Amino acid sequence: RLQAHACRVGPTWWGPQRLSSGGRGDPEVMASTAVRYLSQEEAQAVDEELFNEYQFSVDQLMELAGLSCATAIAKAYPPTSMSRSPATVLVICGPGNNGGDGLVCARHLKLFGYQPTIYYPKRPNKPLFNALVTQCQKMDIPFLGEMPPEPMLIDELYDLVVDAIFGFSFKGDVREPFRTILSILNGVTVPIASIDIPSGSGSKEVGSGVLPCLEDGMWRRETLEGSSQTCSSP
Ligand SMILES: NC(=O)C1=CN([C@@H]2O[C@H](COP(=O)(O)OP(=O)(O)OC[C@H]3O[C@@H](n4cnc5c(N)ncnc54)[C@H](O)[C@@H]3O)[C@@H](O)[C@H]2O)[C@@H](O)CC1
Ligand SMILES: [K+]
Repeated sequence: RLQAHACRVGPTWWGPQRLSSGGRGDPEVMASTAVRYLSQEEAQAVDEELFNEYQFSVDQLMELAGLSCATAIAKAYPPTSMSRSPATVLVICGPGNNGGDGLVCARHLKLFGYQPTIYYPKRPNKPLFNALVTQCQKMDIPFLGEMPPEPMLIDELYDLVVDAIFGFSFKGDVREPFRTILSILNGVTVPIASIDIPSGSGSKEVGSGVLPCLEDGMWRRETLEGSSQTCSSP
């Protein structure tokens, strides 16, 4: 059953729609194809194993996840290849651990020479997340008070967007404020680097404005109008 949900397209956390439309990414990094996606159940099982059997702590894994994502971004979109200097990155963080990965990623992006800005609309009041926010603030990474309302504004201000909104625990129809956020992101033309998976992946709700998602082994880009376009197939 698990195998039925896996597929053999593209790298783990880059939507193929973005591979063809971004244009500025390193083709070697962007085009590696021998990677198999994990299903939601498989990803959660790896999670359990790392925590229970291998005794990793969540902050250990989150630090590695965020650092890995920043490293991959630096390979695919080196700061010197971007139009601005320093290259500007909008990191949008969700309410769970995927958002925590985004905060860590922002911190490392800053160390790698980017100029990250964070939008973090729903913050869990937990020591781990409070500490990650403090660390970003201490590194003078600004937090936006509200989401840029138009995709065009994001295109004008940022070279890249990091989607750290939802990971493998997303389920059901997208609730606000993330529904609006995802619909705005659907209209941007700068590259979007999704941490773990494109947020909203697997949502069956047509018209929710989710990012390109994997469904039945095919990548689809759902639109607010309810149409869906196949981006690539395995
Ligand atoms: N598995 C691991 O070992 C690790 C996982 N990490 C990250 O953690 C992620 C999973 O984290 P979580 O389990 O916290 O979950 P997520 O970060 O995927 O999201 C959970 C949050 O999203 C909200 N949510 C779910 N569905 C929603 C909907 N339809 N509309 C609006 N809000 C919704 C939930 O209320 C919850 O606050 C992974 O994808 C990965 O990015 C990393 O932090 C490090 C290590
Ligand atoms: K994501």
